[in-house]
Amino acid sequence: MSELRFMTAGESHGPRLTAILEGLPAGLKLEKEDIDKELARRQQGYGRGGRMKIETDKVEVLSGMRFHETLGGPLTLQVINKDFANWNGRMAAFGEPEGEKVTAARPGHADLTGILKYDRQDVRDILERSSARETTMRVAVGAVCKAFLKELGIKVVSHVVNIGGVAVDMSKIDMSKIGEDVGSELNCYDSEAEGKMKARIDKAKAAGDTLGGIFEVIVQGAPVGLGSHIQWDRRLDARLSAAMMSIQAIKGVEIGAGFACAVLPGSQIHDEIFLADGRVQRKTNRAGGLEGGMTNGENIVLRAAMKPIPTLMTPLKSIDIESREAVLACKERSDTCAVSAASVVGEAMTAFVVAQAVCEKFGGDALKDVKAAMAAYNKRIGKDWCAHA
Ligand SMILES: Cc1cc2nc3c(=O)[nH]c(=O)nc-3n(C[C@H](O)[C@H](O)[C@H](O)COP(=O)(O)O)c2cc1C
Ligand SMILES: C=C(O[C@@H]1CC(C(=O)O)=C[C@@H](OP(=O)(O)O)[C@H]1O)C(=O)O
Repeated sequence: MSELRFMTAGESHGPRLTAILEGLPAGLKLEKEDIDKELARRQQGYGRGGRMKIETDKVEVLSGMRFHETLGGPLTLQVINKDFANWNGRMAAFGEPEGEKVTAARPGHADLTGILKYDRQDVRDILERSSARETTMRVAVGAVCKAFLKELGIKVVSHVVNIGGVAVDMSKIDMSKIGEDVGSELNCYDSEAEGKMKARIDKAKAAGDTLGGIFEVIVQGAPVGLGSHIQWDRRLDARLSAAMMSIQAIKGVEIGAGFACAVLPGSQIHDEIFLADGRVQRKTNRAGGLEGGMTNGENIVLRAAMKPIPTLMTPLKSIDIESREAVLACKERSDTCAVSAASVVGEAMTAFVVAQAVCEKFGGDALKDVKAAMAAYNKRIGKDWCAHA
């Protein structure tokens, strides 16, 4: 089995967060900065709460590497939760019960269903693991996958396209700049829209309310034929959607034209195929780079919709799980809007799924072998027929 896989562990206010990534080829050069840079990107974003001022996420690599290179064994990645120190033992594995329990379940969070399912009496026992603090480790894993993909000429980038109904003007965006640091606080490449987004976030915050939005992830340079039409669970569109949907608060995923496909006729949706300069060309990419569950050589384009943050400072009506009385939901310190952070997580999850598909197709033991297998495959399909050969 050469499957690339990962798991994460850790509570939001526990001592550390951990990820184990297994199945990565040996011989991949990695620098700590490659990972820390991505962790820092996930922490920023206009509208984030006080927690991001406490944490400065930095990775520690505990296994799977020597002398800046992967060895082929499981990579163990860790990040310290600085906030753990502020919890005075209340999050310690062998501590004693202390302090108030959280009993007012928040609509939209995992609180109520979690305590019922796991037989807990304190919502904290659920929210600690359901918290999107966990996405720190997904981004660490994604950074490693991005470094691997970069070796193969594949790049994963993202940008925010809507916050709380304020949409970017796609005709104004220089798509070649996406992924470059343009100093945006919202990972947005339309500065006029960004100004309006910030104002909307300020307004929501002042009202004790929260906002969601939409981000887009783009994969450039993926070879033709990752994923497969052969079986449902090998379709790359399905796997990318599931990965995106697994991110906390993501409620919708589109590939290419997505939901617009349902209303437009085929003549306005399918991307016509041309031969120009001896290569396959498409003038449009409404398929979002995926046909029949396989990459077709065009950019992969995914969009994800994030719901508004469930913790409201002007709380919604709920019930107390102990007294079973009507109460207002609990108010934990919280983000007002975290769409830009989610976009970085979306990049990471996409990078992981694409890296997994690459290892399936080209092997996963040694980076040299992966490169050789990919080059041989690109030669076989012939550059006339391959947009990225
Ligand atoms: C980057 C990021 C930050 C988040 N920050 C918060 C937050 O501060 N407060 C909160 O209540 N939910 C936050 N969420 C959303 C919750 O984690 C999420 O809604 C919850 O786990 C329930 O899962 P579901 O929305 O997928 O059903 C955040 C999500 C992401 C991706
Ligand atoms: C900690 C992070 O996000 C957290 C996600 C989150 C939630 O409920 O999902 C709740 C908040 O946690 P806290 O109560 O500690 O402020 C966010 O800050 C992070 O992104 O690193």
